[in-house]
Amino acid sequence: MIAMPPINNANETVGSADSIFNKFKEHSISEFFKKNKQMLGYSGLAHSMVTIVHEYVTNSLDACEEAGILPEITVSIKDAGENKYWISIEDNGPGIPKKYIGKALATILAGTKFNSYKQQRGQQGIGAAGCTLFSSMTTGKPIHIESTTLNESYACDLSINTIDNTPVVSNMSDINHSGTGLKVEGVFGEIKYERGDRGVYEYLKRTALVNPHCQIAFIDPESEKYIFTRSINAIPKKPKEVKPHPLGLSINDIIEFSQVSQEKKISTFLQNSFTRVSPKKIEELRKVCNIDFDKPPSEINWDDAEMLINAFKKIDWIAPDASSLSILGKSQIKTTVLNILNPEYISVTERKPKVFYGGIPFIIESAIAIGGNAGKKTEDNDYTSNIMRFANKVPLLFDAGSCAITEAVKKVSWKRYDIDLEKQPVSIMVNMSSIYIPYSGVGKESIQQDQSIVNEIKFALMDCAREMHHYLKNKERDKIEMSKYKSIIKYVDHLSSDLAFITDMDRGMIKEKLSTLVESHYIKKKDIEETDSGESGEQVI
Ligand SMILES: Nc1ncnc2c1ncn2[C@@H]1O[C@H](COP(=O)(O)OP(=O)(O)OP(=O)(O)O)[C@@H](O)[C@H]1O
Repeated sequence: MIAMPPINNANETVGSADSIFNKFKEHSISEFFKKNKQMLGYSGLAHSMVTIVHEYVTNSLDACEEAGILPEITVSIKDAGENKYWISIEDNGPGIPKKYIGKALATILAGTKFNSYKQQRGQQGIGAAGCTLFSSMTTGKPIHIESTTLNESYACDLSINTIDNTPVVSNMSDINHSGTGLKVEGVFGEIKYERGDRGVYEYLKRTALVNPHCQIAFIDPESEKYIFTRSINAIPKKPKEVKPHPLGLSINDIIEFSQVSQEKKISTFLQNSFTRVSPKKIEELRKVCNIDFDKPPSEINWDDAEMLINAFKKIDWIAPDASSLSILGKSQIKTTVLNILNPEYISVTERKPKVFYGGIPFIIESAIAIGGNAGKKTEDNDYTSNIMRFANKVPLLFDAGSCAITEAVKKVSWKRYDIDLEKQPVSIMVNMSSIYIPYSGVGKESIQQDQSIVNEIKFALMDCAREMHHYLKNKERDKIEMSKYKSIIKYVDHLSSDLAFITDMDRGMIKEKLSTLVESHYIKKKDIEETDSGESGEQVI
């Protein structure tokens, strides 16, 4: 029999729990992201560059909309050598009060949008602080801030103490500045400026197109200045803050809401904290949930909250109110796609509001474009489908593989609509609007593949594909008719002369009648002219 080797080397002492736990340490959230910066979108030089611009620009747009200001944003980038760049983003928003600046831009998981049930681009309180962290990590330098609110105007430098996720504010001074706004500038390392579909220029262009009320100036590293001008002078209606729907809640949500509630009874707490909970619903809940609805909400424990969540699923609810959603609208989608792709034809759909997780409303809008600059050519001269993804009017340029939009595109049977994404120049655009976008990661580059979201995007694409199919079929039919017309019209001249000779009638009159006959049979004159000039009757305008 062969002896088994000893599991532990006799010379090594076995570690006791005490000796192992001597090394026990707590880490702050900043420490965590310092080690996992890819989770914030800092993976790859070009991607990291866009992440920085994206975080600051979305914040500027949110802040301006919140304050009812038409956004004017200036983005400047200068090459600082060795994959380092100086980046500055300035807006005309409300600014940030001095006493909040450290928390807002140099504390991870702090902000004004957390748990706010209203459609905004930011939602977690991570983005800007993540940029501050990334700047310190890659250059050892703080970022510089200039902020002007209605009451004060100051400048300071900011970095994060990652040990305990606290802000380090230095060089605070008062400045003179007219108008309100925030300017953030800093040097960032491990980034690279690139043009192309996934670069800063394209990101800003697409942002401006889906936010026509904003004006964005961009000075690139070559000192080239681009202005994406405002095309609508009206400030969009402020997104309405709504109460959460019972079916969209988790156990933890109930606990959190109950702890801050001033209500005396669980029944009134439910009615006043959540939407669609009426006294009648409370009666229905009483029948299916074995908790005391008259005790104070502060006494709700985990088991009670779990019982409530289960009870919510047992009764029927009216769907949540979707009036809080701010969508792009069909005409804005057309303008956006026209501007980016200048296609031959666009089909656009705006779907009705739906819910995911049972209670969070969302709306999907989509477009399919063909021809022009639609589709992306591959090296073999085929096409790869060019999918433009947006969430709450923010372009998503990275992590396409894990996105619900990409998944939905894969699920459509394109053949049914005579569309071949690899052989035809086709582009797809999808925008999801919701008070809460379930992103796949904190970097907010792709939407989680929740089944109800994937299905809804698929249905939107099928609506567009159906219309596109109709257009393609008509186009094919027109082409055949045109070719028949062209083959017959060639003989009209000759035939008119022969008929005039045989019948002794006027040749001109015969030619005109014959031409009219052929034209009316095959195609209208207007269509002939348009098709000859390479256009068809159903083009986008
Ligand atoms: N340009 C700005 N003007 C005014 N306030 C701002 C500006 N940028 C950031 N803030 C404030 O700082 C807070 C933190 O911003 P941060 O980007 O870290 O998180 P967020 O936008 O709330 O969420 P997310 O992590 O999803 O982007 C914001 O909630 C907002 O209150």
